Amino acid sequence: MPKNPPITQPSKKPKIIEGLASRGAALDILRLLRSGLALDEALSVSKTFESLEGADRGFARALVMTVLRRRNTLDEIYAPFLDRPLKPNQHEVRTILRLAAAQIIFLETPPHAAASTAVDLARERRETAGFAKLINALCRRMAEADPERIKALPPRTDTPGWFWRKLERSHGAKAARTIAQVHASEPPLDLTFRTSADRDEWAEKLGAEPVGEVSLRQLDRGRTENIEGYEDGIWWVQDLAATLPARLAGDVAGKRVYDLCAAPGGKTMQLAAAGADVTAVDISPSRMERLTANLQRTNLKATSFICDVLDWQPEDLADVVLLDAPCTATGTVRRHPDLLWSKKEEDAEALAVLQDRMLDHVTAMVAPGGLLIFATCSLLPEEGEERAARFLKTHPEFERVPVTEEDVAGLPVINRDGDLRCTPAVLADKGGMDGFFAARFRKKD
Ligand SMILES: C[S@@+](CC[C@H](N)C(=O)[O-])C[C@H]1O[C@@H](n2cnc3c(N)ncnc32)[C@H](O)[C@@H]1O
Repeated sequence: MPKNPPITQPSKKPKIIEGLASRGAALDILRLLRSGLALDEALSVSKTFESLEGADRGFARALVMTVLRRRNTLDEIYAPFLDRPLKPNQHEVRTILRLAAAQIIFLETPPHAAASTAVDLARERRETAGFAKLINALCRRMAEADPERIKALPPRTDTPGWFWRKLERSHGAKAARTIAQVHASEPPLDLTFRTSADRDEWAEKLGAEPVGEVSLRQLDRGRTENIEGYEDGIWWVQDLAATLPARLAGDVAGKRVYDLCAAPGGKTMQLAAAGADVTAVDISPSRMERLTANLQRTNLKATSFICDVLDWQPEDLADVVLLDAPCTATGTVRRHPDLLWSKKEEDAEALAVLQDRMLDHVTAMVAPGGLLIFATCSLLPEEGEERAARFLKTHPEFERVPVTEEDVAGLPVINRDGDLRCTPAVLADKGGMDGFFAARFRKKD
């Protein structure tokens, strides 16, 4: 092997010291995820991440997201250069190598900066200090790796086997490949407006692209709070797919609507903006705080209860009950790539039991002739298609009301049964959309 000059830089320039803070924060967040926290929780409790500002903060976040989205690909980058595989418990060394590979291959960081900060991170920690030399050597090899070899890896590389098989079986091989490709990139930001007229007026102002009936798609994100119209509550952040279940309620002006599992309130705001008399129920006090803040900011009204849906017994019957049930959230992997590695196949089975119980419980709340909308942000049929089929079998007092093209602004998101089925493969060339399932049932008179 030809001798290469070392690519670490001996001098500690301020830029690299600053850079070390963002890499240290990324390492900290990835450790918190390993301890069982969800991504949003880890980002909010990490003190090292909190202490970062501006570009450093953005870089730390980009590092974490790249490691989560491209985990197996990153392992493929350095693993061939190891004499023997790392031991399963060598988590910190593995994470430092993944961070370095993410920078060298995907984030266009100069290899010497990726290598020197990886070595410094390793030296700072007792459990990794002895690996500093190895890390340095591997970074040098990675910088010389053939990018074509990485490009040739199949799209399913970064999808866990069980999830890949589910995607292929339920959405087809082509869609599964597209979903995996969409999961690998940063998604756009979607903003929801009260009406399509508002949306059209703001499209030009924000230089954003209209999608669906009332949404704008922003590619250049920055901080959400800095986007014009935020303070005035003109719009709220909501993925295009997440806007569709509430639209299945039709014209809700003056109608009584129960929004169950409502927090942080995306659908509550849509329903309230459409003139419904909304009652929002959710079990989580902290998420309900966010719902209240969202309603205040947008100057919209709803009655709210912090309560387990399974214990909630309202006196009045509703014209519409929307149940946005707890689920694996596998439809939101674009924004929460930690779910790829934290969710397990068996999680859906336990959640399906809860979804059935919730569906059974809320049937009593629907007025004769009223609608029940069941939704989950899942890509798994156990939490969608199969729940709808079971519901219709066990509740002959309800009938399916098929979703129409008009309900979904012409988007190709209606399945063979007439239910809503969104996947990230829809609008893939524009960043896709979240995975969502929704079925609409009417209680017979
Ligand atoms: C998919 S999220 C809801 C998103 C929300 N509908 C929106 O559009 O912003 C599911 C929600 O279910 C709530 N939840 C979970 N179990 C619950 C239960 N037993 N009773 C009430 N809410 C529950 C969670 O706190 C979470 O906020």
